[in-house]
Amino acid sequence: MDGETFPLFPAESLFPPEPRERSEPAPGTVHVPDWLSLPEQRGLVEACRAWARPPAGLRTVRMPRGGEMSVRMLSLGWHWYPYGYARTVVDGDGAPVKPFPPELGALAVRALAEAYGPRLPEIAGAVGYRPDIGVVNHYPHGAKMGLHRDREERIDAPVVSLSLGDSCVFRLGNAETRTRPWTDLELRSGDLLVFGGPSRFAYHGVLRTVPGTADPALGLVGRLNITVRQSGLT
Ligand SMILES: O=C(O)CCC(=O)C(=O)O
Ligand SMILES: [Fe+2]
Repeated sequence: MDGETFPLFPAESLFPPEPRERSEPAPGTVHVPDWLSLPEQRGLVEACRAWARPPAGLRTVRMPRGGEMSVRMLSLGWHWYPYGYARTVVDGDGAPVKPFPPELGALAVRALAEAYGPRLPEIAGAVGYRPDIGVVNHYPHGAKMGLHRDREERIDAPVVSLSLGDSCVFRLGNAETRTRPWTDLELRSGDLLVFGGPSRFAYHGVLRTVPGTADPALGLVGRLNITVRQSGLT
């Protein structure tokens, strides 16, 4: 061969995708790409499907000023509504919230160990983490979530976030202001994101999802996000 080229394949298809590295985009926030295996992701999607059924199933959330959120939501353990927690779906069908599944709690405890490793004792509320809330968001195509802080919980134990289905652009801001500095991260199906310690009350949101990026094997249209939290409520 004398330098002749045969453009049979676009160059990028000759190489496997770059492995994505774990990162700590802000102190206390850890992103672990591809943490969940495909079977684990499928199991969680199936669980979400069951939780989504009424009563106390997936609902459209109306904000106090009258607008509707574009994501659809369901809660486990404690019902989140704007802005508080209740034991019943006070802004929906009035049914008792579904129980918080112990398996989800065990998964979240594992997630903290994975994210923080030997530093875990330095993170507020990480030792003896006893999560009791699951919030599931479904993002149909075009849905997003504005910048906000998760602050209806009474304690500063970390939040564990699991992403399933379509990728999204997640904006992680800071705890002081709604403005910069922020970091935009791509969250893909199976990714783990933990925000605790100095990041626990950081502003964050979802700028957009990327339709069609989910593995068809998941059988999911759009994106699901599960956050696991500890309420500090009794
Ligand atoms: O969908 C996400 O990745 C974030 C969800 C979120 O911020 C929330 O449920 O409070
Ligand atoms: Fe949030």
